[in-house]
Amino acid sequence: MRTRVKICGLTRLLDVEAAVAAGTDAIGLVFHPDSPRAVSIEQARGLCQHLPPFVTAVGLFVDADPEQVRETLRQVPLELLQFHGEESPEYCAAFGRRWIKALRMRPGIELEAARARYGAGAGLLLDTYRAGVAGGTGERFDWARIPPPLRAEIVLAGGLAPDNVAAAIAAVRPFGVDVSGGVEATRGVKNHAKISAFMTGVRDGDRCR
Ligand SMILES: O=C(O)c1ccccc1N[C@@H]1O[C@H](COP(=O)(O)O)[C@@H](O)[C@H]1O
Repeated sequence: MRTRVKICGLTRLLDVEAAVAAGTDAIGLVFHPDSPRAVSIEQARGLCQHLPPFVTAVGLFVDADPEQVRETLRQVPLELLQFHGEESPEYCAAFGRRWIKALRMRPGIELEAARARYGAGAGLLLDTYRAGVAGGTGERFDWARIPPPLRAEIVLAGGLAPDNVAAAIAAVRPFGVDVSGGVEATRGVKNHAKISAFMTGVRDGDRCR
């Protein structure tokens, strides 16, 4: 199986085009107002407008007012929702859209229990925990903390970059990987050479699967 890729935090059409050209499976649009990568509904609609078939548009929310999520869904053709805060399974399921739950790897987190709790979703994404920051830290966590039975189904995130994604895939063998800061020039602006290098790293990692 090949590792699926999501490139997150896109704010510019030329970056979406570069990510698609490099072979990403999904693009992530951040609707969390505190993020330096946040996009407006209008911006997001423009970014999704010319997405080719089979590239998934993912909307990322952090403990958003449900009406904000509903209004976004009315105006932007998002196919998958990524909930990156403390949302309950009931909240995540309330929008009639497929969703994944992001879990930040705080000390003592019980991943098997979380997997059962969020079992109605399409999957779990694991990200680095840093107090006071909702995500997109650019920092990795200790992949050995992921219980082996869960590895094949999770999306691995947190500090992935062109120079470590092959090792991450070889070590964890996840369903997918998600990157934001590791392919940026500055916050919210992607570096196209880094996107290509990241995809090369994914292919290198896949040779070890
Ligand atoms: O990207 C953000 O600004 C962001 C804000 C709030 C929650 C999540 C956010 N991004 C997600 O964080 C992970 C890891 O990002 P990074 O590669 O370490 O920069 C990823 O899932 C992003 O989608």
